[in-house]
Amino acid sequence: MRIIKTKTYEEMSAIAAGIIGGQVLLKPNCVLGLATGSSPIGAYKDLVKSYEDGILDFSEVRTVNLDEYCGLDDTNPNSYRYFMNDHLFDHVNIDKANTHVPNGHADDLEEEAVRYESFIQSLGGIDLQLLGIGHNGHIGFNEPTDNFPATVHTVQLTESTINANSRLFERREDVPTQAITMGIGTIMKAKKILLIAGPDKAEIVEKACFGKVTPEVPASVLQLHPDVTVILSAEK
Ligand SMILES: N[C@@H]1[C@@H](O)[C@H](O)[C@@H](COP(=O)(O)O)O[C@@H]1O
Repeated sequence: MRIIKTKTYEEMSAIAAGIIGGQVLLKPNCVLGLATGSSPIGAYKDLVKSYEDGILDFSEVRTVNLDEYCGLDDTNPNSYRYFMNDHLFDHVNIDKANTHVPNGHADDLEEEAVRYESFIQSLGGIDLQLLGIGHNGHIGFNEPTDNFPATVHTVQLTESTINANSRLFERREDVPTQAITMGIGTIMKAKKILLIAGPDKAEIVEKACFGKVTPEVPASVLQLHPDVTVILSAEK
């Protein structure tokens, strides 16, 4: 595991965008696993800039997102599909048909979970998975529990996650209580993993990187992955 500490959010974002951009340059038709949240916004901005500067070409890139809220449709500004379009996909030459987010408003969420998992594997797996981390150590929406879920599944969000995410909603009661997420197994199958986090996550990042490997701190499983880079910024 490589751990990089940066002074600023901008520096963290630039390094993360460099790693993601490097992956695109190395393998133009790579499969990128993408994340939402405040942490990756700067990196997405830098990727858009590299595209505008003619450095990056996304025309063959495929993407699979980590997770999605249940019950929000794609036009809802709080849905992760909307977030991805808004922060990245609408601003680069990616083919929207090559961008994938689990369908949180599917009629049958169990069926959707099975479909999304096998779809990811049918792409040949994920070349580089970008992650943020929750205050309770969740990755994707894998909340602390007593096992590491293997595949895409639906979850009941914890109070702590609902509280943290309510900052982005008008009212706390608007925050969905369920989500669909890649499993820990899905994430661990990625060839490379890049986790980025701000200073409010310093404590949980330390626990995840140096503490006991336990599903009570889902991100601690990353200690068992052969190619993980963690970037932690000292400033928001
Ligand atoms: N499901 C997402 C996670 O994938 C993300 O890592 C986390 C941290 O977000 P932020 O970067 O905003 O702290 O938020 C949400 O819960």
